[in-house]
Amino acid sequence: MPKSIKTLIEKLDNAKITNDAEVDITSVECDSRRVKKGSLFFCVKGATVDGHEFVPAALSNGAVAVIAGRDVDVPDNIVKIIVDDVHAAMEKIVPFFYDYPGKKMRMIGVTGTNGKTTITYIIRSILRKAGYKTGLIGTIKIMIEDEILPIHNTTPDIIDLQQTLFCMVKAGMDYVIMEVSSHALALHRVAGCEYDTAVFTNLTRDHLDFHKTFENYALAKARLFSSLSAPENEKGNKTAVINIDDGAAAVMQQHAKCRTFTYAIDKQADIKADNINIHADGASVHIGGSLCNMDLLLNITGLFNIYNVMGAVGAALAENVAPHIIKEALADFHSVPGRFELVRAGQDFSVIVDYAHTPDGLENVLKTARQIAKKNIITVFGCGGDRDRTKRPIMGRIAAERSDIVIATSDNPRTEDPEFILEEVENGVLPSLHGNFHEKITDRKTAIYRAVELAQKDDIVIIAGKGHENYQILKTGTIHFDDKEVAAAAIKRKLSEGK
Ligand SMILES: CC(=O)N[C@H]1[C@@H](OP(=O)(O)OP(=O)(O)OC[C@H]2O[C@@H](n3ccc(=O)[nH]c3=O)[C@H](O)[C@@H]2O)O[C@H](CO)[C@@H](O)[C@@H]1O[C@H](C)C(=O)N[C@@H](C)C(=O)N[C@H](CCC(=O)O)C(=O)O
Ligand SMILES: Nc1ncnc2c1ncn2[C@@H]1O[C@H](COP(=O)(O)OP(=O)(O)OP(=O)(O)O)[C@@H](O)[C@H]1O
Ligand SMILES: N[C@H](CCC[C@H](N)C(=O)O)C(=O)O
Ligand SMILES: [Mg+2]
Repeated sequence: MPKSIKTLIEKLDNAKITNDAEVDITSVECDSRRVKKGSLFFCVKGATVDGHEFVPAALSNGAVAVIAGRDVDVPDNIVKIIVDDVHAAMEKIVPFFYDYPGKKMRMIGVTGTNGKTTITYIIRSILRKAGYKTGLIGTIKIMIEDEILPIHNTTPDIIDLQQTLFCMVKAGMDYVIMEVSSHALALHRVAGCEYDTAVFTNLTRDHLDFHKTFENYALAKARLFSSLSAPENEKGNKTAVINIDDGAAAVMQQHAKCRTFTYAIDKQADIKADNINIHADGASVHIGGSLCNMDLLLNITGLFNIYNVMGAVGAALAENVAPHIIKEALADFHSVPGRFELVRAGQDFSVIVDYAHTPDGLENVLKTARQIAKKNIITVFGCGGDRDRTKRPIMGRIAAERSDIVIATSDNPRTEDPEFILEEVENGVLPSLHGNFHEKITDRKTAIYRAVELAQKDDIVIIAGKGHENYQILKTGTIHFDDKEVAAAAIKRKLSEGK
């Protein structure tokens, strides 16, 4: 994979090159801390710092070439390339450096506000049942078959992503199934990937801090669908799989200039669920429509998961997986870590940990809880700091409307004041429902213990927002924190005290 700087420069238009030496580039980096001997360093102006400031650090770590958006000081022996747009240069150079791995495997991209992780896990299990070798990239982790690698963003930046795809090609993967976040699409992190099948789940309020308007947010997602017909594509048979019950479906459909499979519960669609039966441990459903005819017994519950299953079925059909394999895989599919996950420690009430961190996610989970609840619903939740503030009052209102007892607590407050976040959450609670808004307890552990203490036989405690996360990001740093662990300890203490 090492390449001469000349071959990389050939990919650029309008580059101003000084110190035009013949060097071999052994790695491409945009983080000075990862630069090694022989690296090419891209100076990226970020949201918090400017990568141009890190040229000295990159050089002392061994960078032999630098691509920058403005003039930077480098010694004579270093190749300096000035371009108009560093991001555009990365889009050209990075996939080329890794030999375009995204064109060597079938790639399935899943986008939408909620359901991406769940759908990618379901698709992975179907494709594995069909005998394919699969790589997975998303919020929880990267998987190359069964090998697990850590991940920092739902969709990694262009360098991490291309490097990961390169490893997947080397390991012989047939398929990559990945979550494609709106940030990734807006920031061109997925440049150089050629998706074969793309799934749209839904679009509801989130990330307006970044996208500013809902329209921009939708257009960012739509880029995944326009990419299916990009002129530079090399593989054939593209399919867009779209949830047409969602209000933003039309935008995705307009951008998808390829075969489209629609799925829905409310509307007529190519893949349509009926005879839906939701219960505490799973669901049964008939998936019909022009493309499907299968009765399914599922081990995951909630109407939202019926949508997720249809999205996954659509992707599998697009990839020509036989219906009997899909059915078998779904019968064996049990759960996604931190998504409607039960904590069982011998108690006579239910405790469910769920990653709902958007208004729509929370509403769906609480609706499902109400469908299966015998008694009260006690909800512990909060909202992340340094994230879309408009979500907070809406989630406060939904929690109070759909729970009997709400304990508002911190999610990942990041640099924000936890008390302030909870005030913004409380502001959305309707005065008539304020009685349900039981307490604000900023310390998440104390809040979970309190909810467990309040729980009576047959109640459901929902602990929302952090799901699989095993950390909490506070102003003072990141600490270990795992909702499931804390809930299990709280239950044990309650049982030991005989309450
Ligand atoms: C808004 C956003 O997406 N920010 C991403 C961006 O950070 P940034 O623009 O702040 O970068 P920066 O810290 O200013 O650094 C600028 C440049 O200097 C470099 N640098 C920095 C320090 C140093 O010592 N040396 C050095 O070279 C950095 O590597 C970078 O190239 O580039 C970083 C490196 O790739 C990302 O980790 C970071 O994601 C942050 C952590 C983040 O929280 N992103 C969230 C909002 C996000 O992307 N979320 C979506 C999921 C949403 C969903 O699914 O709902 C995701 O895909 O994860
Ligand atoms: N199809 C859906 N519609 C609405 N809510 C959903 C759906 N699927 C899952 N949820 C809710 O959203 C939460 C997150 O689900 P999941 O992790 O699958 O979504 P995601 O899109 O990957 O989220 P993220 O943007 O954080 O990566 C779940 O815990 C559940 O509460
Ligand atoms: N992908 C989402 C995850 C939010 C998870 C929640 N626990 C929080 O920290 O707000 C984000 O980065 O906005
Ligand atoms: Mg996810």
